[in-house]
Amino acid sequence: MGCLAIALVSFTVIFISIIWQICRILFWRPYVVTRCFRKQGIRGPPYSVLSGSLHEIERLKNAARGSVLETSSNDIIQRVVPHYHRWSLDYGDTFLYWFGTQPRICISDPELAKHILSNKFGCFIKPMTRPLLEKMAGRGLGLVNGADWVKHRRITSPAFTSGKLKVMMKRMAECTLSMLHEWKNQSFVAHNQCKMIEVNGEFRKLTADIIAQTAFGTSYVQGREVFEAQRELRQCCRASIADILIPWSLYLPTPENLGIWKTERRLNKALRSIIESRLNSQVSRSSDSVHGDDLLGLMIGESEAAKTKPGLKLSMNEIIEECKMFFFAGQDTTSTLLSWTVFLLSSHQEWQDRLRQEVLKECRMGIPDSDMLAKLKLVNMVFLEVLRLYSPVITTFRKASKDIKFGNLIIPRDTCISIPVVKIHRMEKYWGEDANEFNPLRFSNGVSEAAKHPNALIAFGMGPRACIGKKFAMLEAKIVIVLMLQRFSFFLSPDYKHTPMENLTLQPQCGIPILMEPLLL
Ligand code: HEM
Repeated sequence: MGCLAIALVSFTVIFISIIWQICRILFWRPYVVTRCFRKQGIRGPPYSVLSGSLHEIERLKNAARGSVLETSSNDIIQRVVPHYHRWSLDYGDTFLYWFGTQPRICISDPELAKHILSNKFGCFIKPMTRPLLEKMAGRGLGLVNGADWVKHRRITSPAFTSGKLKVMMKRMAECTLSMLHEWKNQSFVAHNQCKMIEVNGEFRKLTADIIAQTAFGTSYVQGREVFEAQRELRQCCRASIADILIPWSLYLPTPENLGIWKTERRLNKALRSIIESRLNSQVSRSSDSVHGDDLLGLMIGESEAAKTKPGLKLSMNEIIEECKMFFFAGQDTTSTLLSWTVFLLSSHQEWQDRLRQEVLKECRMGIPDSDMLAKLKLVNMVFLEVLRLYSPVITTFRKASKDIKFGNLIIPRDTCISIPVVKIHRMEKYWGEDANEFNPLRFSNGVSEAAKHPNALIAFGMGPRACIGKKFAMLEAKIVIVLMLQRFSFFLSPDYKHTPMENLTLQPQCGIPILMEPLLL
């Protein structure tokens, strides 16, 4: 009898505490957070139980996806993030919305963004991401926090020093030349007429090849299994991004989940085999470490060193997660930057001509070295302008790790902060009336002088968690564009539809078909 009573009491306590947790998440917390922000004059779309603002986001995005913009228009906010557009009109530049039950405050002020991104005291951390996204992009450097982040950043940083980047330039150029050679052959097939190339797909393959070779010492063909598995998982991510997140739902054996698990196993197996083949081979090139001094070699070396120096350990699983992150981040963003650069240079022929003149003056028809690249002022300005108008990263997120007060703003603990990069980059308040125009000359006096706020350009983030691959990406993008300008004239195909959209990064929904004409210089 006594045991039964204890069991009954325990069951009741557990039951009540579960009910309380559910009520807290679904009703109490939204009420408290909404009230806290309302007191500060910050409003937003109403909270719907469980789904928050997700249905509204999905409705607005679906409507936007049916539209096609004028090719000459760089005013892409309404199509890419229509919910930010709608809610800024209704509630002002700072507003509160709900990603399911997670509160998100959208902050478009570069000064506040600077404080949040530059904070070094752990007040603003990387939020948990969707489990499916984590399966695809890996729980690596970009997602971990605290001591884990310090360890991962310390291990991976030496792979991107200036000396290492200089060595990588040759590889980058070789991969690019092989792609351009194929294009040229295709053009000859068409009797030297213009050939239509869908550049977004081509740049994806190219940047995949480059990151596979430079960071992992493998080729695109060997890394193909990784990229294909990541692409499949990415499609699942895209399909489910507006779904209500039900904890543990990814562990239910539904037909969809079984497919996801299978792809995840393929991805892990492919990465494990790349890592193991490096472990088994003594690297013959001139490097300090037996495992090589590229990114993969550094991670494996650290893991080996950990056998004698405990505490620094990077386990096999951690290496796999980090590989996923770099395979994804190293490929997706730079290919996006290149795609939009070619789009803008095709629709601004005068700029394409100016860049070609500069390239031919500084590099002639040769492969550019780092000194030559440093002299390409116009090329640099064009890339900055592309990063401003078509920033591959659309929004940056942080989470308040505790209740935080700064300036007039009080942010309750666990509130997610969304910094809409794509919006800050075209606010007239900072960029002037021509904010939506393609005008690389605004960067004539450098980045900090281009806008009314020195930190209004945040394409690579800011502060301790700024992009680790920034120099790598800029070097790669410059080499590709230089080699392209030397060999081809390019024009927008009449089939082009201007349809930028959010698909983790800023993607062209209908691709970017470009007419390539080989140059006979
Ligand atoms: C045009 C190309 C690129 C753009 C626009 C870009 C943009 C960004 C941005 C905005 C962040 C900061 C995100 C945040 O604050 O939450 C970031 C972080 C990161 N990027 Fe990039 N990125 C590019 C290329 C690359 C490349 C080529 C690599 C790898 C080779 C890379 C690897 C990473 C990693 C690992 C992080 C996380 C850093 C950390 O949290 O410490 N990115 N990137």
